[in-house]
Amino acid sequence: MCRRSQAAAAMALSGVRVLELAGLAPAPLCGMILADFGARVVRVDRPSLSPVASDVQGRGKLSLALDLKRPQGAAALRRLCRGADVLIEPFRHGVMEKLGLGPEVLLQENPSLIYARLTGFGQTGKYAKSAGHDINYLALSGVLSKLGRKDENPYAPVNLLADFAGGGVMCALGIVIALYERATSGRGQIIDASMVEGVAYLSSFLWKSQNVGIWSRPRGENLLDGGAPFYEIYRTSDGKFMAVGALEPQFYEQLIKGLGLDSNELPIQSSFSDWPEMKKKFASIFAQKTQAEWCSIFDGTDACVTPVLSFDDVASHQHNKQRRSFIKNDQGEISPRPAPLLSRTPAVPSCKRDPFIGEHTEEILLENGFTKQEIAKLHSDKIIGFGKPKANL
Ligand SMILES: C[C@H](CCC[C@H](C)C(=O)SCCNC(=O)CCNC(=O)[C@H](O)C(C)(C)COP(=O)(O)OP(=O)(O)OC[C@H]1O[C@@H](n2cnc3c(N)ncnc32)[C@H](O)[C@@H]1OP(=O)(O)O)[C@H]1CC[C@H]2[C@@H]3[C@H](O)C[C@@H]4C[C@H](O)CC[C@]4(C)[C@H]3C[C@H](O)[C@]12C
Repeated sequence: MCRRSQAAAAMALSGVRVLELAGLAPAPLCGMILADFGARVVRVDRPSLSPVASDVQGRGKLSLALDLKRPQGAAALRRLCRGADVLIEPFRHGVMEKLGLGPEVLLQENPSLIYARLTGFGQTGKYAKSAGHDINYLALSGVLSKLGRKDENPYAPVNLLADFAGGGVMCALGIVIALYERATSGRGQIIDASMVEGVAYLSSFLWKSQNVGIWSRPRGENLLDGGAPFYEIYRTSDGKFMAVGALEPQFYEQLIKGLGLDSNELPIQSSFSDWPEMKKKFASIFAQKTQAEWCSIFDGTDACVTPVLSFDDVASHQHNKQRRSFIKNDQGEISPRPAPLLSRTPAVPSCKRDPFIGEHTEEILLENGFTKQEIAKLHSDKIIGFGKPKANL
């Protein structure tokens, strides 16, 4: 279900006012999470020729086009920050200071502001002013060295781990924690959200389990990184795949049974040296049936075997359909429902299309006490932009 009107029932973050400076991938996800759970998120875009933002995570946001490089533009943002709860800035270290919008300035004018700085390398350190992307942050966190198949290079899983898990989501967590703390102290603070540290923090399990014997072999030969035949992906006869995660002996036994094998005739589950051969045996068996046939064998069992679903079929899978895990917006675009599901104040994401750049500029400035004359002047001086939806949309 998605939100059909702005006046949605009170959500957990209703009333929280967020300014998100437009950036790439991580910060937009952070802003979208806050918007999905009820915050009013204004994305500050650069006035540009293209009315369509490159931010594909604009759900539930408003867009204000404001040239921060012009003194009047920076002054306008400072004014907006006086009435904001959260500022999310996605630039490399030092950019905001150069614009006269650093934390010292904005927190002086609004001591309750939560100033979230989402970067790859953090605000200090040798790389603080260096460009980078997900793969660089993942590499510097140590996590990338653990990802990949035996005898192959380390492998980055798209830009999910640093950009999104260790970046956007971790920064949203930091903002909510700071909002919670502010409820008693009344004070804002600076969040230095480094994607390197965010993804490293997510990998704490890998660190804490170093001495329990599950990572003692080279990459791709361990229990959870592709070494074990019972924690692996297998191709089916129709070119699809099944995911197998039968770690515990009692679940492994159900896997063996579903494959039509007898564990008394097989090496013991934990026999590392037999894993390659077992993997070949399992692969040859999975290749004999279609994904649907394997689902009819394993669905409803504890064998920990599930179909690898494509984006084309994930929303229509019975389990995901029963939970309404995926939503469709007014434009017919399918995307995941926000998670987690809160019982009393769930996220109700907007079902409208993403905003055009500057679509809400006038509305937001009026709302923040700018007069029509001030707005007209800012517009004539090209400090702000008004984005209009294309007529045929
Ligand atoms: C889809 C691709 C992206 C996928 C995600 C990718 C894998 C990532 O990892 S994203 C995470 C990147 N890292 C961070 O976010 C960490 C923090 N940020 C940074 O380190 C830097 O911002 C940077 C390295 C990401 C970018 O550095 P840059 O020098 O560009 O910017 P900053 O130093 O931060 O300074 C910002 C400057 O901008 C000014 N500014 C900001 N806001 C305003 C404003 N409102 N008004 C005026 N000025 C403003 C600010 O003052 C700073 O100015 P100065 O520098 O002068 O100080 C996409 C990745 C690349 C895309 C393609 C590419 O862009 C080329 C094409 C562009 C075309 O338009 C569209 C097609 C493209 C092919 C495009 C397609 C995709 O979008 C990408 C592939």
